[in-house]
Amino acid sequence: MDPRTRPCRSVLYIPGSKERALEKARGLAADAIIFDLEDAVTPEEKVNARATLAAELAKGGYGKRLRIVRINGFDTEWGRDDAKAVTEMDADAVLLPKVSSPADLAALAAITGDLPIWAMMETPRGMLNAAAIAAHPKLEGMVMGTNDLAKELQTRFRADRLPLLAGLGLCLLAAKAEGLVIVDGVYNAYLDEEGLKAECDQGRDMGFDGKTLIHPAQVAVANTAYAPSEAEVDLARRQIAAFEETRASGQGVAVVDGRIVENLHVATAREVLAKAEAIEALQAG
Ligand SMILES: CC(C)(COP(=O)(O)OP(=O)(O)OC[C@H]1O[C@@H](n2cnc3c(N)ncnc32)[C@H](O)[C@@H]1OP(=O)(O)O)[C@@H](O)C(=O)NCCC(=O)NCCSC(=O)C[C@H](O)C(=O)O
Ligand SMILES: [Mg+2]
Repeated sequence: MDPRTRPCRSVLYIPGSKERALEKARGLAADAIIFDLEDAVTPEEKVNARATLAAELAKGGYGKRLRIVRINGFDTEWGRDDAKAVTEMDADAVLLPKVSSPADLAALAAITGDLPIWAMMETPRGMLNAAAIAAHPKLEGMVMGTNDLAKELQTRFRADRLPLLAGLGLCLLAAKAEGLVIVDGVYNAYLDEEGLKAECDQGRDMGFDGKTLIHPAQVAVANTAYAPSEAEVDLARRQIAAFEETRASGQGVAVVDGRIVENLHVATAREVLAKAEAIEALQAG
């Protein structure tokens, strides 16, 4: 599916060790799931989590949602065995944490072969190497790790995320240049609906495809914020109709609601409609 219109509005992390959460996710309206073997799993549970997750994925029931497994880094004792284990799982992609250079992805691809790779972008070096990382041939998506990034940058929390904007922007540019999906970082205060909505709106305005989430209560907010609104769909339809009419009369520029509509605006309008249709198809199961 075209990464520019593929629904990735809500990407929910689920600890790979928690059977109850793994079961619950089958009934949640998240567009994609990150089955986590890294930060959400304690060292004591790491090895068993691999088997638990493999068994749950084998049972199926996750529908058309994208199933991504986040492994531990290769600087840990679990990373390589996780990568091998994922190749035997019923997963759509593998997610590598703390990617700092394309060499990290090459090391993973040497184990996972043709399995699509996603990269956690969460280190200062990763931000600086974002363009080279995005160009790796196996890479399909980027996930912002804003907690790790804030830790490494020694920033303080700000609702406007000013200290993180340079890194977010670099990764967005890199992902869009290579036609990748890119999803924003998590909002930690998982019961603060207003704060989450504000951060989703900011991410959507910047061009992110969706938001990573940590709790089921966050799914509906992200789904609404990252879906084309009724007004956007209506405007897109009117722009396309007006432009086609204008072209038929030999003109190159239409006007809708007092604003010009050229062929590039029509391309955006078509993406809006394609995304709305893709969301409908995903929801229909
Ligand atoms: C945050 C939580 C620890 C809260 O857990 P809990 O108190 O158990 O929540 P609730 O009682 O409100 O749960 C209600 C029901 O929902 C299920 N549940 C909870 N979380 C999830 C989930 N993520 N996916 C699916 N289902 C979930 C519970 O099982 C309850 O079900 P039921 O019993 O049937 O009613 C917890 O939500 C949690 O652990 N969340 C995930 C945390 C996580 O994944 N962290 C790692 C990813 S974030 C990250 O790594 C950041 C990144 O790398 C960076 O650097 O920024
Ligand atoms: Mg992280």
